[in-house]
Amino acid sequence: MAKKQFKAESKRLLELMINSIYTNREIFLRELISNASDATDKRYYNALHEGKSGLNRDELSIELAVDKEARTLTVSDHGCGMTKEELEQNLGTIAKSGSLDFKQNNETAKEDVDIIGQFGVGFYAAFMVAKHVEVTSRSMEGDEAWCWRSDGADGYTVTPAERAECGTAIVLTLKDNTEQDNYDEFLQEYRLRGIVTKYSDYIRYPIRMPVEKSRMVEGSDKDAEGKDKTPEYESYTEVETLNSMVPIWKKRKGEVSEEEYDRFYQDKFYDYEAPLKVITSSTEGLATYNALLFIPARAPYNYYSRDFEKGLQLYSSGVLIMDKCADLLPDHFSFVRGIVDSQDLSLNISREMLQHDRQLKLIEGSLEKKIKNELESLLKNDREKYETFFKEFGLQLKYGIYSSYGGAKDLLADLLLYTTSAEKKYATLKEYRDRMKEDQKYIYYAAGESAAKLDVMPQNERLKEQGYEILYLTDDIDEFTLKAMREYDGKEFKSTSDDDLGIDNESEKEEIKKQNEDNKDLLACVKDALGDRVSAVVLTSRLKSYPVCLTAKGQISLEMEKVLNSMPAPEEGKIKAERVLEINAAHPVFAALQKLYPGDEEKVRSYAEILYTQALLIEGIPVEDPIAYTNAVCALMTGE
Ligand SMILES: Nc1ncnc2c1ncn2[C@@H]1O[C@H](COP(=O)(O)OP(=O)(O)OP(=O)(O)O)[C@@H](O)[C@H]1O
Repeated sequence: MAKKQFKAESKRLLELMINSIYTNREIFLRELISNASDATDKRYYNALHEGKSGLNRDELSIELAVDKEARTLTVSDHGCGMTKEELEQNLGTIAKSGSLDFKQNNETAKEDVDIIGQFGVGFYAAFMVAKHVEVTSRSMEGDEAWCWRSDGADGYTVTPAERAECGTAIVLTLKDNTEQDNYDEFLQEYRLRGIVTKYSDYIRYPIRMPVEKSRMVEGSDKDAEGKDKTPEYESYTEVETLNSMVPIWKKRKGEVSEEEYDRFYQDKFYDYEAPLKVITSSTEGLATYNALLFIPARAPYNYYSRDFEKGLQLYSSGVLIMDKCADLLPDHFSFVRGIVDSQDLSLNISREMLQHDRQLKLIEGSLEKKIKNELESLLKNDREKYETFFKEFGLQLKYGIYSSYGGAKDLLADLLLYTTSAEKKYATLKEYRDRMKEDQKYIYYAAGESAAKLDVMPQNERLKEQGYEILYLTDDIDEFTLKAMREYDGKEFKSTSDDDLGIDNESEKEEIKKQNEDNKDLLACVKDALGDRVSAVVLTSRLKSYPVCLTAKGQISLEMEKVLNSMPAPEEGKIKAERVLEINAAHPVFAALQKLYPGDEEKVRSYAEILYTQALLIEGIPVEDPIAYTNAVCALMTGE
């Protein structure tokens, strides 16, 4: 059976395309300027190729002109222009890209030119704002000029025209204003300037526009006698270049001063402080891109809130595609700001398509490695600066490990810092590991409100005295992060509140087991007094000078209980750690309890309350019944 061609309703197709590809109509100007830049590149390349000299890039400007009365906006260039056939092929066929053909036919053109177009659809964006489009063009190949005219969906005409030199002028007659849409905005100088600097600032040819200015009429500030008077002003027109042309990220690092980078960052990302670190990266191969990244000196006020939007600016050959491309940055490095410019991406690509873009994934992977290496070298070579960084953004790194269930551990573990019991300053896990005692089985940690509080926590006392170092976890996320990591370099993390810290020898273990056994009834009496506030009461050897401490059995520690319960949840959804009251078997307080039992159970019960409350106070957990506690202490003091 003969194969039939699909039929397309070109009018509908054009409408569909215009309305689905672009979400923002101001980008029509970006498209036309990119086309003008491509055409100029082609002309320049051709001249080079044919050995013609005398073509100066700076003279090949792209010009914008506005006629407010006629409501037209003209974009013209001195590029390669189009023949009659090319006008028909390129502008008469949707998705036909002369630029892509050019790129494919001129593989060597890569270094000299930076062709942007490839999909053959950008031009039609003009119809988002124009009711009528006229393209007058003269090709560099001949001396005839032609004019292509169209009102959009209904087709086009091509007729002979006049033009003195090669190039193209596109005249857009803007759509009529409606109640919802005001197209006159595209006749305003400040608006056009804004669009050019937003999207086309780094087009390599000057984009010029006549700009209305005002100046004082010479001598008008003095009267005939030479005395000051109110001056008169006159308006005049001056042609200005709107774009800055050379993207700073395309310059080599040595060519740009630190101040230039800082100024660029502060202007572009509205930060009043210079960045903590500038990262430049350019890669060729699977993912070809230039990147200029910055680590801010301070976390933005909304950084740790839902409002914060991560992302890098994404450019394709110097033309802005997206202001905040989230897919370029993994969450754990969401604090990084900056720019990525890749030739391999298309301008017309939508946000949805970008998410699945393989190229983008490759760039993200490569940037992730680069950022990690830069942070590592900062840690190694400028510790002070790194610590400043960590104070601002360390939480995000920890969160990265936690939220990936440990998946990001290899990438991030060596970037973490913790204060420890040994020196009251930051240590990396590797530094801790290197300092571990020879027979040390675990990496010890204690979680609490502050290093000062952890330093006097009963359960840390004996470990510290025996020369074991303890990581002090003071951020809510810390314990969750370590649990997600489970171990570092073959050593498991162990909470200092854990049952078995691995420091007791066999005879010590036996001894405490025996003491628990011998005092079973007394401990049961204390447990009974405390009811289900604790799940067990035991004698311990972990304490030295303190009489009691509270620990937790199972996966949820007391600190985790605090953190989890600080989040909004219904009362019945509150999480409870399995609390264990540990009593120091060698403390005189325990000897006092032993004297009371058996015989004075009433007093044992009252002491149990006091000891439990003391343990809560030490842990920083709110006391459940302060009045009862005060009464019990008073009774104790008065010997009642
Ligand atoms: N100012 C111009 N001078 C010369 N040729 C032009 C000009 N504008 C457009 N063209 C030709 O028309 C073709 C189609 O343009 P269009 O903007 O629709 O797509 P494109 O630029 O090729 O690709 P993209 O959709 O990726 O922007 C271009 O490839 C180019 O050959």
